[in-house]
Amino acid sequence: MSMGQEVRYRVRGGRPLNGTVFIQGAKNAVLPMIGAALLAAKGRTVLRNVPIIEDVHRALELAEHIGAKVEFHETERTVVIDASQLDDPARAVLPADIAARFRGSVLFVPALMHRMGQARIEGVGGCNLGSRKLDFHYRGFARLGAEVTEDEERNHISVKAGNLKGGHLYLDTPSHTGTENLIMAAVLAPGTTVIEHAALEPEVLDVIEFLTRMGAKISGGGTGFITVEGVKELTAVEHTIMSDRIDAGVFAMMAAATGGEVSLVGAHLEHLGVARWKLEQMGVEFAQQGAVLHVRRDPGSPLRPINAVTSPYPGFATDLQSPLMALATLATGESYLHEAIYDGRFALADELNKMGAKIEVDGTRAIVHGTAETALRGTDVVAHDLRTGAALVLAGLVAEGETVVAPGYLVDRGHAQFASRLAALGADVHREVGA
Ligand SMILES: CC(=O)N[C@H]1[C@@H](OP(=O)(O)OP(=O)(O)OC[C@H]2O[C@@H](n3ccc(=O)[nH]c3=O)[C@H](O)[C@@H]2O)O[C@H](CO)[C@@H](O)[C@@H]1O
Ligand SMILES: C=C(OP(=O)(O)O)C(=O)O
Repeated sequence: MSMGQEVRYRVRGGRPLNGTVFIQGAKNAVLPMIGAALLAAKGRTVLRNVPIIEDVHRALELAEHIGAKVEFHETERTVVIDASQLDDPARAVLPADIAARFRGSVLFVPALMHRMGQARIEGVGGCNLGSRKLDFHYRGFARLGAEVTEDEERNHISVKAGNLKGGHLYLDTPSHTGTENLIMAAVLAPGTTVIEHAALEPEVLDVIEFLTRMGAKISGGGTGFITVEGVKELTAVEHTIMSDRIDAGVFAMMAAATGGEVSLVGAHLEHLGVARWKLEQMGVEFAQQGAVLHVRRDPGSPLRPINAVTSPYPGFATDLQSPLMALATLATGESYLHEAIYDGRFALADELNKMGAKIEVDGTRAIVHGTAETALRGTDVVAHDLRTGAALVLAGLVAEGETVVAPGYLVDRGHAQFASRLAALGADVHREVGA
């Protein structure tokens, strides 16, 4: 897609989702893995089950920009990365026009430090979710010996690696990308690094598995207390990316919203953490059979309201809070949602209210007054961020008439072939490109 074209999702409501859908590879695992692949000075990395999403395109553009050779075999969902030529420090720049479009760009900094001795980041973007700092990342790099300078006015950050060496690190809160970035900074730094209060997300464990296969020495993944012994070099390897638990959660909630029955290929119930129990309390039925997760909701029994507070894994994922809010508008009764990670995620409430929902927001808390399913009406709504976009498509699936969700780019940042996968389940959803 060219940058200037407007993408919209046009949804006509009223059809239950039924059938089988392929759950994509995890966005939040593939982005750090592209960053990790750049740590290998020899050979070619092969990543499989790569989701065809805009953030992956941006990450690969960024990898090429700094000097890697990249092939994306989309039909095979396979990326091949040759990072043997990352030796020109003049290219150690993450330019604003790419980096500002996805926050995952910060995951390139360790590779730039190790391979080129320096990094300049000219503006890191990501979903518009209110204040999102990167201080844990930069403070950690500094504790490993890097020199970090910030030009706040221009939104530039410069990092000089110097002689990185192991150190004792901690995170104020268990930051997902912060943990991945500090691990990647430590794997090639001589000596021992300890990271306290590390994130426990399944994607972080998948990244640790990938780095370990590359030759890194990492222990304590999943315990919140990670130890890294620096090694001299890492080797290019092959890895299959885990499935995307947020993509799975969204399809599960869409099946629930429409009173349908869907098989999610590749999805794993244990990756959903607390979200699984919350959805079960609402009346969603799950059954895991091997690598397929079956989801259904009896159309004869209405959804029950729910209370949820977002927190790091295994708590209720903030990325699933938006679709949960949309789902809660269909429950009979009052739901309470507390967004404890981001202060900008409730822009969705106004959009759902445009569709006839009754949601009251007070700071980081929201009360959703659930109404009968037919109460939502289709209209033009704004996707303020990726998950708001997905949540509005969910609302559109049960709304009367037509819902148009834009900008679709934000949905395309994180969900692959969204419209065609929904259409294959019987939904009336079209992705339109044009003015
Ligand atoms: C590419 C990727 O994996 N993105 C995910 C990752 O984002 P990301 O890794 O950016 O999220 P974090 O876990 O770092 O953020 C959690 C909270 O900590 C704050 N914070 C974070 C870092 C820091 O240096 N200083 C600081 O104050 C943030 O502003 C936020 O309020 O985890 C989020 C929380 O599960 C998900 O919503 C994102 O989908
Ligand atoms: C917040 C998200 O992503 P990112 O961290 O890439 O902005 C998300 O996936 O909902």
